[in-house]
Amino acid sequence: MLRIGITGGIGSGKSVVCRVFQVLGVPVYDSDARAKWVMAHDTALRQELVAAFGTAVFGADGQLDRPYLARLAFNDPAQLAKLNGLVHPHVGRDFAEWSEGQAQLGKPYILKEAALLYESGAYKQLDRIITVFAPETVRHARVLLRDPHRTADDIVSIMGKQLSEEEKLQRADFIIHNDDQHLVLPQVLKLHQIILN
Ligand SMILES: CC(C)(COP(=O)(O)OP(=O)(O)OC[C@H]1O[C@@H](n2cnc3c(N)ncnc32)[C@H](O)[C@@H]1O)[C@@H](O)C(=O)NCCC(=O)NCCS
Ligand SMILES: Nc1ncnc2c1ncn2[C@@H]1O[C@H](COP(=O)(O)OP(=O)(O)OP(=O)(O)O)[C@@H](O)[C@H]1O
Repeated sequence: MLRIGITGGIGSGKSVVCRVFQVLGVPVYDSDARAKWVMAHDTALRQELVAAFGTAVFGADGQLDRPYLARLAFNDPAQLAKLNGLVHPHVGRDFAEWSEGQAQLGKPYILKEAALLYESGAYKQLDRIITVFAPETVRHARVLLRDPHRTADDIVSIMGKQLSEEEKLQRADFIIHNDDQHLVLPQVLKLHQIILN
């Protein structure tokens, strides 16, 4: 079974592209969602998060206070590095377990969707990488619409915490252009056939 990563900067359209692969029957591991799940449910990680960021990291209801953590992490590189250092190893182990299960089901390939594949070292667990590309202006406009709670400055700040699109394009095995100029469906169908063959 091939393990294929799918990455791209904030707002590039990874989740949209992954939905198309899912319709084709390809299992998709959503790193963002799984990161949130382990942060909420792994007791050891919860304790580590409290030790690193204080009790305010979980609200009175026991849920992760994401706006609080976003303010801390996206405005301070040291705090972001600390958060990444705590969360990413858990996601790596969770993915290894999940993908082993998929291999036993006889799946020809799976996708791991993540904004940070190179930055987190996750690419080392993967056989190929797809980059979903859209120019910064398009991504910025999309995220402003999708996440009304984020300001324009918030989005620029998050973009600054991610590897440049140029580097992601250079390192990619496959590129999907999701820039409002190219149709996505034919690109996904073609890539699906290439991977299966
Ligand atoms: C900081 C947190 C709490 C902010 O939560 P919030 O709901 O505001 O944002 P959300 O998770 O939807 O992220 C928005 C976008 O920011 C980008 N982003 C998320 N985490 C990171 C990060 N560690 N570094 C750079 N960009 C990131 C992604 O493009 C993501 O889609 C959350 O992003 C988080 O827990 N991040 C750490 C886990 C992680 O690295 N996830 C991403 C890939 S595994
Ligand atoms: N081709 C497209 N046409 C119109 N809207 C799109 C297109 N691709 C993505 N979008 C929209 O842009 C927004 C960002 O897309 P998506 O959430 O898939 O990005 P992402 O790469 O997963 O972002 P993040 O890293 O923040 O998770 C969403 O609201 C999505 O519906």
